Amino acid sequence: MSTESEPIEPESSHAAPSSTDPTAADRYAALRIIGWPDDEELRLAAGDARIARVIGQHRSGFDVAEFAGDQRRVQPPAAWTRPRGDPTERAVVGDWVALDAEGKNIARLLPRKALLKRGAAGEHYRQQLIAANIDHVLVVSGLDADFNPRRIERYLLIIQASGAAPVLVLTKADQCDILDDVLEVLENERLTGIPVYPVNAKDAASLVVLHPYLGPGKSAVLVGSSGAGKSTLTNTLLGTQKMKTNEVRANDQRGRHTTTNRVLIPLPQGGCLIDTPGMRELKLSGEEDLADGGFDDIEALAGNCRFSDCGHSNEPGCAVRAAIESGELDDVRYASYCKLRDERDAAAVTLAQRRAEDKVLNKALNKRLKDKYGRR
Ligand SMILES: Nc1nc2c(ncn2[C@@H]2O[C@H](COP(=O)(O)OP(=O)(O)OP(=O)(O)O)[C@@H](O)[C@H]2O)c(=O)[nH]1
Ligand SMILES: [Zn+2]
Repeated sequence: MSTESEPIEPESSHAAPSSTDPTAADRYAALRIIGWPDDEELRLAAGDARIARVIGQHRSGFDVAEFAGDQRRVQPPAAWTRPRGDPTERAVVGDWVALDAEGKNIARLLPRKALLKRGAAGEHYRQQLIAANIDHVLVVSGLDADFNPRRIERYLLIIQASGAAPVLVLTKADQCDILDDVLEVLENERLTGIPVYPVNAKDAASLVVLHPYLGPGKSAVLVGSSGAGKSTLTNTLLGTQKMKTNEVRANDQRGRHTTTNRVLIPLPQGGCLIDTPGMRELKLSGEEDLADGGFDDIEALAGNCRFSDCGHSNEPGCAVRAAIESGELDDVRYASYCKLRDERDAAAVTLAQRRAEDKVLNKALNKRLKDKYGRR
């Protein structure tokens, strides 16, 4: 998979470090603009190395930036080019890497804090790594006909497995007269603990509530269906018309899919934004934990069933059925749980198969290398 990326816009107030002899302080100040966090562990791991952030992946190498506006193509370590190597050991957009002194090759991947991934769309199952080192994932959902709690639930489940914190941004609040009802629905979804912000994505004042998530050293990513308002939100935060937006077609309220690039965007708020293509074909990766993903009550109920392998259909002593009958558990929510669980389990099986396959192939490759070159 390869994505084209746009160069980062330089910010006039922050000069790029001098290419002749940037001091360490200059270099860190420049990295700060593109999201370098306050993280002692990361700083120690980087040591004296020349650091850059990955902003794009291509067949012919990785694009990295050392400061806002920078974009250079560099080559990965040989180990990353093995076709069946573990993709999580290779850099992905958002990763910090150490470069060699000339800045031509990636020497190593620096430790990452969060990794957002999903089951990849397409014929052959593969996990798709979306972005690394994300502090917050802004789940953007329009308060229009597109509003769908099930989709939000699914996003939250995927985010929960990533290590990043979800923030729910409900756009088009200015056009919504059933906001209270929506918030009540969300309350019943047990999204408690996840911040929810109804906003007008076109109005900068309305987005001030998001600034705490977008400050210096913070990286955020926007996810949401096409037409949800991601580009509008980005433009308003930037205070410019940087991203193209298309008018929503009146009949289905969806904008045409206009976001095609995955871009790292420094924000005036001090942090930076990674804009991913609309995640339309969202599949679970198989590693999600449904209890952590907001279904802890159902998982707890299932733990009270008489049989540990209860299928919650006609078994005697089933705590889940009892809760549905007593009205304690909403059956629609339970159905949604079952659907996500089955999807997660199916993805987990495929993921395990895929990993076993990789192992066999790597073994075969190692044997071939050993036969040819002797002990390695
Ligand atoms: N009134 C109002 N309109 C909005 C709001 N957010 C987005 N829109 C409109 O909704 C349409 C789609 O918004 P976009 O920002 O293009 O949506 P997107 O999520 O970037 O879509 P893709 O690029 O296809 O992923 C545009 O016409 C926006 O002007 C909002 O909060 N209020
Ligand atoms: Zn049961």
